[in-house]
Amino acid sequence: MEQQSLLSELEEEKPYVKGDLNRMIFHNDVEHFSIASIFVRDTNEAFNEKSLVIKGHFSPLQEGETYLFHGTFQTHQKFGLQYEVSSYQRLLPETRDGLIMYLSSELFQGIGQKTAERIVDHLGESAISTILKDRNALDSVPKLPEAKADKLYQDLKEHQGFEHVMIQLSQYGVGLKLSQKIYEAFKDQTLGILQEDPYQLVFKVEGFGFHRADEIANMQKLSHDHPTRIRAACLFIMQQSLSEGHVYLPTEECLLQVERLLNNGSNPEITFQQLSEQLIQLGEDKHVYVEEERVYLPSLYFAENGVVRQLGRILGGELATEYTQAELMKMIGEIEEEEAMSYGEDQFNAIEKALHSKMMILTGGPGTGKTTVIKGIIHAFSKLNQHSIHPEDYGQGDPFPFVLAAPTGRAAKRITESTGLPASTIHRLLGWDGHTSFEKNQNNQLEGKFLIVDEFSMVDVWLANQLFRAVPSEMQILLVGDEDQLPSVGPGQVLADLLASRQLPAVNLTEVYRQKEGSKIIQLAHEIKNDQCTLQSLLKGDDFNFIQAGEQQLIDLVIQIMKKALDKGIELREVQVLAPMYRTDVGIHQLNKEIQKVVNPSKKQKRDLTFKDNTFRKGDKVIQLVNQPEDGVYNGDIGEVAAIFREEENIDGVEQVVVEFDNKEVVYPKKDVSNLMLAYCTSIHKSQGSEFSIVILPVVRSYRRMLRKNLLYTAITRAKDSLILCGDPHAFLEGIQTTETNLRYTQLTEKLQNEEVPEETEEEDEELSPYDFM
Ligand SMILES: Nc1ncnc2c1ncn2[C@@H]1O[C@H](COP(=O)(O)OP(=O)(O)OP(=O)(O)O)[C@@H](O)[C@H]1O
Repeated sequence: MEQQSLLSELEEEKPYVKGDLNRMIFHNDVEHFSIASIFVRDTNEAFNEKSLVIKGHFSPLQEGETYLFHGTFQTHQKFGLQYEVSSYQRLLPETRDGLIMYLSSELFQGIGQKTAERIVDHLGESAISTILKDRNALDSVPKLPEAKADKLYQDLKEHQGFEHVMIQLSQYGVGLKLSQKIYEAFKDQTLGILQEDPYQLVFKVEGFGFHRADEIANMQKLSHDHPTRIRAACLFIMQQSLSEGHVYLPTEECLLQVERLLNNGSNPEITFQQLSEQLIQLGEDKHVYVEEERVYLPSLYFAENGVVRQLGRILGGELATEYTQAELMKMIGEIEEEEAMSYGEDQFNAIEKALHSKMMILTGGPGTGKTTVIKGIIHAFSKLNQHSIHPEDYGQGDPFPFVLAAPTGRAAKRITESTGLPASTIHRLLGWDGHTSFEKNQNNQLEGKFLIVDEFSMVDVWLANQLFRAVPSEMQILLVGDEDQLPSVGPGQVLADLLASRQLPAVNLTEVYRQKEGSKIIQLAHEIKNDQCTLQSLLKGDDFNFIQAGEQQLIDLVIQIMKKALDKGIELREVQVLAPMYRTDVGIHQLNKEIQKVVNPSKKQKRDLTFKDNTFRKGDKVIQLVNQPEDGVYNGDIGEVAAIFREEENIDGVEQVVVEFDNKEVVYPKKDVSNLMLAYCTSIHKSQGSEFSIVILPVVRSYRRMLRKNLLYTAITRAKDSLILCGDPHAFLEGIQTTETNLRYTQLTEKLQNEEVPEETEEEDEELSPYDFM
């Protein structure tokens, strides 16, 4: 606080206008040029009006907040007197407001705005130090129960010192969670670092972006070609590239993007020489790895090399048992007899090859018999090696030979349903601690003889590396996937790269078996896959329909279809609307709001809880948006709101939402409700690895930017029994003719084919994988 008032004193000698933002009139994201109107509070210029239009290069400001602007008055020919802003800062809330904000923050459970106001009114602006000196001071605050006062005292002691940091950071628009992370990283030095080199935060605090550091630095007037600024920009561009799935960026592209970011109207321009020097420095400090003309973030450099190294090790391992051709033929024949079926030629080859190979990839579209082949391999392997396939026959020290896994819980569940054998998510199999470390690794490897991983197209390069590290050299592996689906959400395209490298045996199943049962969904999937889909393909079938509708009628149509399905008794969780975009008029958010109104409307006796823009109501279908391993729920899990509790109904004294996920209940205090979203409609990306009885898929022109062959293919192959497309068939046909233009930069194929990768280092072993967003 002291620093702030000192700063203000210095600042106030210059011409200034202090005011509350009324509204943003204009903002250009690229040039950061903004026009806004303010209510004037105070100025040392000759200006007596109550409101004023300001303009200049600044980010969108918050309505209602108070700012101090420096600049000059100018008269615009058309719009009259305006204030051209050269610098500005957001002013701290008054001490009283800041204190109330701090006390009513999520740090202090059970203290709401009203209670916080009463505390400050009663104990004054030194309330915190008064309470810390004497807990009994709280006894004089009206309507504050003793238990709440005790808790507040304990919490205040725990967070002592943090209040200064949080109140200061709030002026830069930094919220509680991020403030806590910053404080953890820098402790007592936080305020000094914010003043002198806020770019350090980009390096040390996850979630603190370059733009925010730039904004703070602007207020401190740090020079635009400050070396840490350039390095922070390089790191920011590299981190951004992750969201596009790249494993590295070509050096030139990285520098060009950094240049574009930094030389945005700045004068003098930062030279390429300056940029290269800082990129080299980043490499020397090991914030990035530069390999030939490629720039990697460390965890990705290690992961890519790790996959190459681990595959070399696994493929070099001996097969535990070799079988003669005759033995195999006999065994497969026996299984055909038992199952009363005969394998197709490519299915037969797949089983045979998998049993002969240390590691194999099995690919194929829907209904081509991937599951049938997996079951065949399991049966044949267990017969040939005289292993029981009943897990209960195995005990301590005698592990079950088959290790089955998939990237998502739903996909793992499907393996169990089709094989009758236990399966888990890859994260669970590897004993992920939910943050950075895996219990299973090269020093504590998996047990079992045969690893089968389904939906491998969803596995990114980090997870592939962690998985392969944990595989003992004698274990056999089968990777199963459909390469026409979307690639992994995380960086890389491991399945496609492994296939392209041709270093592993692979079988692609092409003959469709389920089609023989008359499935139009499967037919459509294969027509899309083989670029044979036409308007004719969209004609109605037993399990398929395309209902044409304009964008205006789309939401009503989706709701009607959904209601019809529910009225027929189909469970809500089995009817899924999928869409590619969140924020258009017919995007996921809007669809969810409108569907909720009809499927689970507001009623007097039905409780709801509103948090920011979302209202959750008992009975709502919801999706988990982040990993929450301590509660056993992960990004993409779907559940139902089972109950809503009010503050006074639980010992924590906060509102809560209880969600039921597959027979497991998770309690969300109000502050964590942002981990949830309504899930009547979810994104196609989030539906990867799941299947639903009925899929409703709106496809309209306004989604055009997102519509791609692999996206639509992934969406329609999520439908088990019924697929209803609605919207514009031409938009759909255009979409499936558009293939991914954004290639992912990965070097895995080339490295697998011909490169020696460096030996593993200690650093690599310790380098954490940034898994939080998965
Ligand atoms: N050789 C075969 N003879 C007769 N039916 C078969 C054969 N292979 C597979 N099928 C049948 O075809 C259907 C699809 O097979 P399966 O579920 O194994 O395919 P899949 O590739 O795993 O499909 P999806 O990816 O859609 O789950 C099943 O009903 C299965 O019993």
